[in-house]
Amino acid sequence: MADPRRKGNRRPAPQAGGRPPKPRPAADPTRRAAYDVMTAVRVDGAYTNLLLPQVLRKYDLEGRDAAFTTELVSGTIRRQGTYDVIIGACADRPLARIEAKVLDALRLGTHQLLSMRVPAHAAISTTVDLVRSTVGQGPAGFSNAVLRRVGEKPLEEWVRLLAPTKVHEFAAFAHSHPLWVVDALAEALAAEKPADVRSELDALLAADNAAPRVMLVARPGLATLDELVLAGGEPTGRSPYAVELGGGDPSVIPAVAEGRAGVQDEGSQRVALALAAAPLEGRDERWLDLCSGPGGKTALLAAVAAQRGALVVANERQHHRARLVAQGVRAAGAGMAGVITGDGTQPAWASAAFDRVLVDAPCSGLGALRRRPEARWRKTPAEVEELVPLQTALLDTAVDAVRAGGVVVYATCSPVLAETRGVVDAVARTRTDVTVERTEQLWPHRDGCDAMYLAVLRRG
Ligand SMILES: C[S@@+](CC[C@H](N)C(=O)[O-])C[C@H]1O[C@@H](n2cnc3c(N)ncnc32)[C@H](O)[C@@H]1O
Repeated sequence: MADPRRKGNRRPAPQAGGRPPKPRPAADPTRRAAYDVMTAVRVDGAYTNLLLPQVLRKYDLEGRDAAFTTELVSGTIRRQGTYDVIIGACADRPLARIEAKVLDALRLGTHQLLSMRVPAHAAISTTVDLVRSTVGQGPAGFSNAVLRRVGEKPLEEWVRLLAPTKVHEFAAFAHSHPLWVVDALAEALAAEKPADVRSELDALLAADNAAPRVMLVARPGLATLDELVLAGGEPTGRSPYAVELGGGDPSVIPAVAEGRAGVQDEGSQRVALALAAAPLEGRDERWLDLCSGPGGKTALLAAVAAQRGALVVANERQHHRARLVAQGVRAAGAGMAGVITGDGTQPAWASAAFDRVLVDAPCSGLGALRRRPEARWRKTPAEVEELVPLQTALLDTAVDAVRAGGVVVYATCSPVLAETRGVVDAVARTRTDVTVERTEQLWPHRDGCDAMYLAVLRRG
């Protein structure tokens, strides 16, 4: 297996009777793969997580090499806000005048120098080779000069030197988040009145920059925790069905391949279980998952429902996502009534037809930034605002769909107040038939899962 820290260059052998051809080093495949992903993310709006497996296959990267490329590209994209300021301080021209392709390579080099344990000479020479082979000799010399300066100080010293003094601006630079995202997350944290908002904010933003651990769910009645432990997992103790996988490909675990278990963040497990666990008097047979695609929560709900003699109807607006739900719940067939493709605000069911309803609303996803490296740079405050009327309408429909005494859980993978308590308060204010029984905000830095929000409402 190749050592990812090697330079990866092979010089052509001298030819008999002549001078050796001028070496034109090929870029090391681990870096070249990372660079290809960076380019596609920037130019085509690609998603790192979706593209990476294809690119790893294309370059035949496995094991340590694949892990190196994954960390290189994901870490670089997450931290590019910080790196751009450092690169700007080390270059002889403003960032805007550095060719985009060269800047991508400089970001990759900076991540290796400041955040990965790659020796400086390897980080610099492989990046220079990459620029030389993809852009040209001149930019390669420029990149060499910039990276030598970047490598003169460790990350903490660069942060001390270059960070603004205002608290949120400091946090945005040091933890590489857009300022508006820092403001929104800080507001959500402050609403919980922690003893020290600043250190909580630091811990949250740092957690966003760490790669999430792989979490599995053993769907009750279909798989056991022991089965997943035998496959190398460790129970977390925070969700009764959650097992953390230290490494390896989860899809080769038989229970996962057969759909009896799945990859699912603990926060998502806790949302689904909050719906199932809410006490209920009277009939408890019909459950609705209003926004179900791609179906992770449906599968867990259906497994629980099967054990309790209830049936889940899954609704999803997008046809291809509804198909994913149908595929994902095959193993939990006994707990499923069916999958409907439709707009949840235009119900295809009678009013008060259900006993429990989950609204896992479309949201900004700002609680799952660690999973999607480029997401923080793509979202805008306007997108968040635009989602609120839809979220409110979906929760309103959900309350209509549940019978008197029934339970609705409203959830988002965002802690942003406008999407969470703003929506719940708005619906509770405009209706006389609903009470909010409890709310919970989970956090990556406290709970080790995505920043899921959930509210348990009861129809009067
Ligand atoms: C946060 S995701 C749900 C994730 C899902 N519960 C899971 O655990 O796999 C929100 C889903 O709502 C869907 N959606 C958006 N607008 C909708 C609408 N008006 N009615 C129903 N579903 C909608 C989106 O297509 C998306 O699949």
